[in-house]
Amino acid sequence: MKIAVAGAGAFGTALAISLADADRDVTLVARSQAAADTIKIGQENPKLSGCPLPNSLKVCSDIARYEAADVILLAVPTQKLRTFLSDHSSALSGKYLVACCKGIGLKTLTGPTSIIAECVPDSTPAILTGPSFAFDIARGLPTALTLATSKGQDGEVLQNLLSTRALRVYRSEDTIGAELGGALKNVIAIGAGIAIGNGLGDSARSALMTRGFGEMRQLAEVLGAKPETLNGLSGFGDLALTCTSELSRNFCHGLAIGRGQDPDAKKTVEGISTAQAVVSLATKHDLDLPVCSVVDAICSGKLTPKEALTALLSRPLKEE
Ligand SMILES: NC(=O)c1ccc[n+]([C@@H]2O[C@H](COP(=O)([O-])OP(=O)(O)OC[C@H]3O[C@@H](n4cnc5c(N)ncnc54)[C@H](O)[C@@H]3O)[C@@H](O)[C@H]2O)c1
Ligand SMILES: O=P(O)(O)OC[C@H](O)CO
Repeated sequence: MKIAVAGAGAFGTALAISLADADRDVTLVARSQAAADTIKIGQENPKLSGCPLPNSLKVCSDIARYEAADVILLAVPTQKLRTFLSDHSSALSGKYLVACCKGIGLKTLTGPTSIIAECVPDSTPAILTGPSFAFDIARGLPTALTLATSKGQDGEVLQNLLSTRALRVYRSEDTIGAELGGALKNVIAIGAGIAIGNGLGDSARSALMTRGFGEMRQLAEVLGAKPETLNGLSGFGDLALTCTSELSRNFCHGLAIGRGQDPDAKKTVEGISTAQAVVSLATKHDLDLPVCSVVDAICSGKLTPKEALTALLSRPLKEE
């Protein structure tokens, strides 16, 4: 089967390197010829410096590659997914479309697989998610991911295609649970970064992670996820990674805020828009999600970290 990777950023490039190294037929499709040329000339993506491309990996900006592919990995940020799919819907129809992004679309408050089903109705939507830094995948370090798609047979095809010796893909039919775990952990990771940057300590981080995980499960269940999915790689697994590593852009975004510094505005930090979406979903479904709400309030400048801490600590005491 032919694979095309849409979005030549850090994650798309890492997946393309790993799959090409495992002898899959892969083309990395960059957004512009200039971007493709930069990657080809340097034989590496500046967003993944130190990770050379294998010779077998094709790089281009030719969207005809989508038509020629059987499987397209969508490694564009979540808020860009709808436009990307709408712009290329005819080339993408009939294909396996595997979202590799972690977020909730602000227009419809739905996850990537719903956006795919809406924009390209005759495709097979799937989501690839779980604890994984692009650098780890590109270097061939052992990584375990979840591949979720609503039909088991399609899941098996994609699981076999995308697994390599180092990249172990587990299968699930719970697309909602898998994509919500990956999206929501980013919000909590920003909160964890704020706590550490603000000098609140590791115990506070652990409290935020645990209470935040409870909010992730609460929202996911209301939206139709299976609770056990949140306990797996795409939920708990990715929460643990992202809240504890300075390789995470979401964690580092929070770290900068907590330290009173300006976060790097050029980085892809999915948790900011996801926090906005969560607040809208909490209102819609009448849910109390205090950790996610204060993260959104801090990111949008409505609360300082100190005010957020006071708000959280002055909530009424309750049963766990
Ligand atoms: N970087 C990681 O370690 C990592 C790991 C797992 C998942 N992810 C997820 O992958 C997604 C992408 O993250 P990233 O790290 O690759 O970000 P990135 O900022 O490195 O790259 C995003 C890429 O998308 C491209 N893009 C944006 N709009 C496009 C469009 N309309 N058409 C074609 N290309 C377009 C950009 O040009 C850019 O190259 C995010 O949802 C992120 O959560 C990232
Ligand atoms: O750099 P982040 O914060 O987008 O995290 C990357 C991955 O989602 C970790 O699994």
